[in-house]
Amino acid sequence: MDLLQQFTGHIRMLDAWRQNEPVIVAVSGGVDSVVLLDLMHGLPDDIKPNISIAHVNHHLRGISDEEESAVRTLGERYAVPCYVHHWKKEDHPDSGIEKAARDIRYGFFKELALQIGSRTVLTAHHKDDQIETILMKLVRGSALEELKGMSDKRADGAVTVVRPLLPFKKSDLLSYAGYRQLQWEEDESNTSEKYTRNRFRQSIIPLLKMENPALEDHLIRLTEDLDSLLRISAPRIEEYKKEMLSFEEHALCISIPALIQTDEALQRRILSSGVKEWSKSQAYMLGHKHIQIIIDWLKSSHPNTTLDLPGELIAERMYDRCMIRKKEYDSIHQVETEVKIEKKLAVDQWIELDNGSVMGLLTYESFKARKSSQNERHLFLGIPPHNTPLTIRHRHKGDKMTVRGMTGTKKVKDIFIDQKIPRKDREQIWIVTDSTGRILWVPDIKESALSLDPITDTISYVLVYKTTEY
Ligand SMILES: Nc1ncnc2c1ncn2[C@@H]1O[C@H](COP(=O)(O)OP(=O)(O)OP(=O)(O)O)[C@@H](O)[C@H]1O
Repeated sequence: MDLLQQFTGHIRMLDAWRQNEPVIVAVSGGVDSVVLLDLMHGLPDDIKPNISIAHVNHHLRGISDEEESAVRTLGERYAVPCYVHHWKKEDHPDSGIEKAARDIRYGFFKELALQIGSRTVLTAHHKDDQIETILMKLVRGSALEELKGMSDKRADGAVTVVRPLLPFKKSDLLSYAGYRQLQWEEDESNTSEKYTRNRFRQSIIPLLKMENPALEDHLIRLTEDLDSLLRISAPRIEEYKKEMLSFEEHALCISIPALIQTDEALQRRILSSGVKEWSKSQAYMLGHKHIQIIIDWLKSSHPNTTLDLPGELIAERMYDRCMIRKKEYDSIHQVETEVKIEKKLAVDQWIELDNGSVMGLLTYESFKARKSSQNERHLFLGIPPHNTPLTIRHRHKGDKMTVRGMTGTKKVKDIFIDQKIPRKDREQIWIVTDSTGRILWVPDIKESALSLDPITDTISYVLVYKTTEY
């Protein structure tokens, strides 16, 4: 089967545009994009879009102008509009030129797409690019989630970048170009061993392929399998994250007992996914090595210690919680944090809190049938069962409660202030609410007006808070 036929089949499968829809082909002037343009031109009418060429003259190499005029000639040959953007020399940065050039390219493609009413930009990345990308990431030590190749489609706002040549090898593109007698510009930087990608392309991959010519398919399958596994585990990791982590503007809070009770492998996945989510917009990323260092530290260190991390980050341990934050934000002491660790408590259930303390919700009958110990506190309730499960959590901003013996509501924060509870300890205090969110109890501090008196009232349930500290 010839390349055009295979390409046509692949385009039908991709289903990325409709007949005559405006589509942009990014043409650098090199063989890959010249072949892509020719294949697009050769598509059967029913799936042929309305093609426009986009080219960026980077003014980076001696032949930049020749490339531009070759691309313009292609526009004339295929009778399609050709849009060229000039990235003037004076706008080039002193360093990071490759990334800057890429940003300029994709910025222009997007702008042009919006201007001509297109939602699709095609680039000529192919199978060899894919293999190089995967191997380079593997060698560089990328995170698991990044250890995948490029996808066929990548949405970027209203525009989607489509890579229709990904299933095809460079050697097939070259044969096609020869057979079709296409003209292209040779980029001399493609052969320089100065660039990592070129070293992989010219030396490393050919050596690996001598060991096993099926290297490419194996690598692609490996990343596909990895991607499937990650997708399967993602919902479970999200559940754990909700239970163990909370995201603040300036800090990531970790519930230590909950985290270190899980399997080691899970701890790493939960924490690295949490760090990634938290630092999304702030580039606070921590690599595999530091995730492991944090976990080891959480398991072994004393309750109130800190750990310096790269990127001006610090991990601060406060009893059963840890905060990872920028050093400049002394969040535990100065910023109002909202730790959203929540535990649910149903009737006849006991749950562990922190530092060996537990809480249980018992029916009055089973409460009376057991022997209470000295280190317990009790709250007597008449709550109907539909107000359970109860929630046990730390303070949220704006929490208010109706305090027993008082009229109206009072802010929990003010209660803490009245009781002279140090700010750093306030976030450790447990609060119990019913299922409608009404605060029933702040053990050792305040009982709500919803609690009852066992001497005068009819009791249905008893909350028991048991701690080693009494
Ligand atoms: N100067 C250019 N003008 C228009 N399109 C270009 C230009 N340079 C690259 N492209 C498009 O991008 C594709 C990939 O090019 P290349 O491999 O040089 O870029 P890369 O930097 O490795 O990849 P990426 O752009 O995805 O980061 C080309 O096949 C072509 O479709």
